[in-house]
Amino acid sequence: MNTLFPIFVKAEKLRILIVGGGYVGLEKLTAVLANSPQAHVTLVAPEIRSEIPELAQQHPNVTLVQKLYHPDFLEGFDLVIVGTNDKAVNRQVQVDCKARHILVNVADTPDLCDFYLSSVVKKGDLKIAISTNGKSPTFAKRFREVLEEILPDSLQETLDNLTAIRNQLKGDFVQKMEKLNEITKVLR
Ligand SMILES: C[C@@]1(CC(=O)O)c2cc3[nH]c(cc4nc(cc5[nH]c(cc(n2)[C@H]1CCC(=O)O)[C@@](C)(CC(=O)O)[C@@H]5CCC(=O)O)C(CC(=O)O)=C4CCC(=O)O)c(CCC(=O)O)c3CC(=O)O
Ligand SMILES: NC(=O)C1=CN([C@@H]2O[C@H](COP(=O)(O)OP(=O)(O)OC[C@H]3O[C@@H](n4cnc5c(N)ncnc54)[C@H](O)[C@@H]3O)[C@@H](O)[C@H]2O)C=CC1
Repeated sequence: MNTLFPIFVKAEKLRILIVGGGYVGLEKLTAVLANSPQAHVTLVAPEIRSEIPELAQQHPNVTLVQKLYHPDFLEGFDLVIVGTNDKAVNRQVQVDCKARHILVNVADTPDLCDFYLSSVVKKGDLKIAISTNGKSPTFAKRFREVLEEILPDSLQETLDNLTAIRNQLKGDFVQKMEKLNEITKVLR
């Protein structure tokens, strides 16, 4: 059974720490910034891949710290993603986060994750997050590509029109809901 509870996080309102500056660190930083370019992200690792400072340069809220992880780094962070090549370090970060009630993603160990990153389909304001419950990230990626292909660009116009109608509607909550359900019947 898939018991994951999906939410959409306003990442720019949180402080995010990424531990590890290799391929995985780069992938996760890219994923965060692609969705939330203004996110406050700190990345800590003794060795940082060259693509990471290049990406950080374009994002003023990204801070790079070229040091080994230490639990003191966790102070003030809401969310942590760890992907070093040292399993013991990854595990230690997870333990340290749990002790501080910080949500943690351990990239190489799904069982230790409080949350997963998802494949993300974007069409204007529409955003669809895909997870396979950790079964196959590659399937998630391929399914994202399928949805990106089939969703029309005109979707944004539909959303803009529905927003305009929504803002103009009079009446109480139930009346508005009924009207919006009626108008959108054609989408089924
Ligand atoms: C559990 C989870 C935890 C988490 O990372 O959050 C996790 C775990 C692991 N991934 C591994 C490998 C790969 N991950 C990818 C890609 C993505 N992985 C992502 C998410 C997740 N990966 C979470 C579950 C999501 C779900 O529920 O479906 C995506 C969706 C989002 C993102 O990372 O931003 C992003 C696609 C984005 C896109 O393009 O749309 C590729 C393919 C590629 O890069 O082309 C490969 C190589 C092929 C393969 O192994 O499948 C390994 C083995 C490591 C090893 O063998 O050493 C583990 C560990 C394990 O499974 O044990
Ligand atoms: N969830 C996912 O999407 C995926 C997870 N993985 C897993 O992630 C792990 C990392 O892989 P890569 O990034 O390719 O490794 P890498 O070798 O490219 O980079 C490792 C990074 O960890 C850093 N590091 C090592 N010890 C550290 C410490 N004590 N404190 C802070 N940083 C430290 C290094 O400086 C380096 O930046 C592997 O275990 C791999 O199995 C790999 C692919 C995808």
